[in-house]
Amino acid sequence: MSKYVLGQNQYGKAENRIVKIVRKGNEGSWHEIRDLNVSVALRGEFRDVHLTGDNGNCLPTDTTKNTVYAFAKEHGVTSPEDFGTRLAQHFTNSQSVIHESQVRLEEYAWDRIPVPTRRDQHSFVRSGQEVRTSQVTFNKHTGQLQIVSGLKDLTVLNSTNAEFHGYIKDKYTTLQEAYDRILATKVTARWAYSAAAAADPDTDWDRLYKKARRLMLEAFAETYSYSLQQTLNAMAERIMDHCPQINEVRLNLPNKHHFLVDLEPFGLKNDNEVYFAADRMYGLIEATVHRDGITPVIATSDWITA
Ligand SMILES: O=c1[nH]c(=O)c2[nH]c(=O)[nH]c2[nH]1
Repeated sequence: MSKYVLGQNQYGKAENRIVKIVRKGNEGSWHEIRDLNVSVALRGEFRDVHLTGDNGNCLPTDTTKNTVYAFAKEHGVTSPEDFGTRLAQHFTNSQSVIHESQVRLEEYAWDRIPVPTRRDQHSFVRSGQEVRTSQVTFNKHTGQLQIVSGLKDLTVLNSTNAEFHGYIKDKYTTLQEAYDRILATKVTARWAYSAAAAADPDTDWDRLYKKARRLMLEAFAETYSYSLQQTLNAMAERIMDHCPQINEVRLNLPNKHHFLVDLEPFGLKNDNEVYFAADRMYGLIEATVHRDGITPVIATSDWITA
């Protein structure tokens, strides 16, 4: 008897970078591009692999990597959610010892470079700063397919319509109350889809991604803010108000502080015009907002930094 117990374990190939080109149109001269970073984690009967050196139950991580690339050719990449679902179901359904698979995907977006001198389109410029994310988990015993999608690294700023005052003041409080401040943050957002949406082959993942992103940005812009906490709640609620497929939203919002610069030494009045943008330290505001009656599934322990 060992003194120790093997606890939660999973393995797979992480960060498989894959670029899929689809050729369409006149002799395939119109190209479409999907640029992904795909990580696979397998869960199941891997006790002996860890404890005895018997690899009989071990599907090599190299194979999981090959599967990702082969599936891109065989099945195409229509969306991170569809691609992740296909992979997660393949690993669990094809090997008896694999009970659950999790596929994490990041997608990097590309815009077309408009080229006036030719009609074909195969030139792109990396667009936006944000990364689209998705995590697909499939368990063959429960039949549960869980899809949590979102984005990270989306930096936004309101140059007014933000205040912060009325907070607790103790002997260590030096913060001045603000009645007109810059509110800026770099959004990490995750939203969990309902089981019905995840199971529906007609769910349009690209459309839902664009919609949730737009709703979140509109709520950020339209909310007169008395705290980043209040803005966070408004952003999450806005998504669920308009997306019945989404049951839960978790936001991690670093408060990217902008401090008014003291221009008095130069005989100048700073009328909320000149700020110092601090990159560290930062307030970190994090919350899950979910529909009443559902059990939240998005991990709260992930340490997400600015
Ligand atoms: O929106 C804010 N929330 C806080 O909790 C906080 N704390 C702080 O110092 N500044 C801010 N701003």
